[in-house]
Amino acid sequence: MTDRAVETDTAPLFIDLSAVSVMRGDAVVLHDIALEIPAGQCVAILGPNGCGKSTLVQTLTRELYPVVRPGMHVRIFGRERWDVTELRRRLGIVPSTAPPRDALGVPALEVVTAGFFSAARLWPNLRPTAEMREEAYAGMERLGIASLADRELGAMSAGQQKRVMIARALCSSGDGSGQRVLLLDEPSNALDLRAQHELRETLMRLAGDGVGLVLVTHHTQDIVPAFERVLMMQSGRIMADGTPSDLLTAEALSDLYDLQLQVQQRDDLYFAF
Ligand SMILES: Nc1ncnc2c1ncn2[C@@H]1O[C@H](COP(=O)(O)OP(=O)(O)OP(=O)(O)O)[C@@H](O)[C@H]1O
Repeated sequence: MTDRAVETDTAPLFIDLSAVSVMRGDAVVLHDIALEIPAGQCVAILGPNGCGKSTLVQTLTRELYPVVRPGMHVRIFGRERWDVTELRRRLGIVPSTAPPRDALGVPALEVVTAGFFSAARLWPNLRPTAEMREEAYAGMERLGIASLADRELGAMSAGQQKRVMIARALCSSGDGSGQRVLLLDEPSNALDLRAQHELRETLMRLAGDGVGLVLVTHHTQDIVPAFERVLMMQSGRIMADGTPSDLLTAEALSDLYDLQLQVQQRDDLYFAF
């Protein structure tokens, strides 16, 4: 393994995986994954329960490690070796879970600012600069939630909390060059129809601002037109990699979920049922 940045003459890569196999317990649950995602690209990852989506995300966040073998690498922003804390400050992760308990009694602006430290809240040892506070507030404005800055996270709806967590992730995202990336793990879970609509608007707005999005989802309607690429995972493998119009079809989705499905396209969104 090397520590040097990998030079490419194309767009810099956010994610670059080669020959990645991951075990959980005695079982191999990711098989020989090869994947390149440029930093500004918007990519959705779809697949049935247990196909390995979370394992893939946890491999990126260094919670899980691949089996060491010739040709294997996991490069994030062109680097293989990371201090894990620094890496998590760059990944812009929006977790699938509810916000941590420590964040609930805290005003939203503080939770967002704590993103600079990958912390749930601003613990006494954490000293944000004025620029950090300004940037955190600007992130909330960008997501249309500046009016919630003083409200405690625990006093918000799930949809509002999700947008706060996205603003927080924006504070801890990017390769240092100004390019932002977010890794969103099933962000529409537990959101009602209106909150799902707002989430889609948020994704469009972020993509419009040039933020790269890697979205793990179970819902085809989360894959807004900004997404130019879809990965389909099945049994620990990437079984298809293509455009939404090629892959969000009744045939491909029926294959993926082993279930007869239909797809309706409305307002540039794909609804599977
Ligand atoms: N902690 C664990 N120990 C052992 N096996 C696990 C563990 N977590 C997950 N697995 C197994 O690893 C495989 C991949 O699981 P993973 O959670 O990555 O799938 P997923 O696609 O994220 O599923 P979901 O859509 O339900 O979140 C599954 O076979 C699962 O049973």
